[in-house]
Amino acid sequence: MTATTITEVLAWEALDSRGRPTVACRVELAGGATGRAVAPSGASTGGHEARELRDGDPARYGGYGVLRAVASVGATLAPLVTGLDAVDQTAVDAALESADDDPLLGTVGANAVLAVSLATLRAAAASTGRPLWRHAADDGGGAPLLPLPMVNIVSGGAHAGRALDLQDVLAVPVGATSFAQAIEWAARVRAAAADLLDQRGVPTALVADEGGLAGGLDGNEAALALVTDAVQHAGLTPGADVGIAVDLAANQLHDGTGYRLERDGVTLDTAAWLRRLEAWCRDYPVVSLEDVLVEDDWAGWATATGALGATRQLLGDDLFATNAGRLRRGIDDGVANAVLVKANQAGTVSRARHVTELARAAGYATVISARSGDTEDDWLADLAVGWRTGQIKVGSTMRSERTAKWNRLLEIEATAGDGGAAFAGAAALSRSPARR
Ligand SMILES: O=C(O)[C@@H](CO)OP(=O)(O)O
Ligand SMILES: [Mg+2]
Repeated sequence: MTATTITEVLAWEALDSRGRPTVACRVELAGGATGRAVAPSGASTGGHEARELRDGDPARYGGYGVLRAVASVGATLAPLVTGLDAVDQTAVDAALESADDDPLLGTVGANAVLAVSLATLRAAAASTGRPLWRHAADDGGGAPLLPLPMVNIVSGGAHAGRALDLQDVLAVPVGATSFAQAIEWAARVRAAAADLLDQRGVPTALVADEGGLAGGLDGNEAALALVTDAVQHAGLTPGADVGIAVDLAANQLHDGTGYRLERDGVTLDTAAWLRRLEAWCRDYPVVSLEDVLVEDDWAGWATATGALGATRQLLGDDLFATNAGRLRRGIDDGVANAVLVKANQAGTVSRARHVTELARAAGYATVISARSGDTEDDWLADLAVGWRTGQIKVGSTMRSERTAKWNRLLEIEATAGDGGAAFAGAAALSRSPARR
């Protein structure tokens, strides 16, 4: 036994930002170092992502309880990793993955697995006395890099009671030269957007799951217009200072016949839908489009990449599901040019990291992302910097589970010291002028 041998693994139910339980875990090492982590949880989940285990008992949290997942940590996962060296994350994650015949980890619960995996990483970092971002960077990641943020301004879809069909309309501060400036600009745009809605008499106090403005807009395009106007209202230049990213979350739009835009009163076939996206890209400063088509329409995605991918970031979330096999297929077929990285879609730290490295080797951009149900835990910020993802998507500049990540990145930028972390800026965007 060494100082970094895992001696104890404990899990419990904690609450996420939607008031639903999630799995929290603490890992203790022989030398006394500990690590703690809480798993996040999505709402617009794809069919190919790792599977949470929930209790389904309506008497507890309306069926959302995670006592079964907590129990699988104690009964199954803890015995597998106790005695392993926490510094060897690959071995720990391999042991965790071996607990389930289902590659999507649905029997033991991906929420249980991820909490143990992350808590182990945190404990290993603590044992070295270094911050998590530095530990993650030193562990083969290369020089740490502060990410360009994508910040939610207007929400719809599954995060906002379908106030709009578009799920996220986000500000991307492409002209910022530091992370602090990027966040300040995004916060100004958020405030300006609320101000513009206030002027129209739209109530803005109620916010969506990720802190975005929800409601009061006359159709989907009005959200793009609002964010563009808000950039100007904030004293910034649309396009040069702040661009727009959109998460279409197309799985949620497709009704079996086509892409149904409730708010616009139309259902579009794939060709017409792509033409509409092209028009939006022409009329608004759109730099990034996420999940433009349903997750298994590989042929459609290849067409979309041909139509839009030369000049815009085309980001796969449900499409790739942070799954190396799906990303490999996308790379081989020339589908999309960027991947969203969500640790809980993958199930373990090692799998998520592998996807990041695979993407980078193929010239795909990477955007590490929070979930719509998240917590005050800030490991995501450290992984963004340590893994050099270049971009991060967390939600709005409001709600504490979101600001926890922004504030952690601000702290890292302010305290990184000599040879600290550079800011990725617009060059991190796939198809940004800086990369083309
Ligand atoms: O679709 C997404 O990109 C995420 C975050 O916005 O949502 P969810 O966590 O609900 O999947
Ligand atoms: Mg998405």
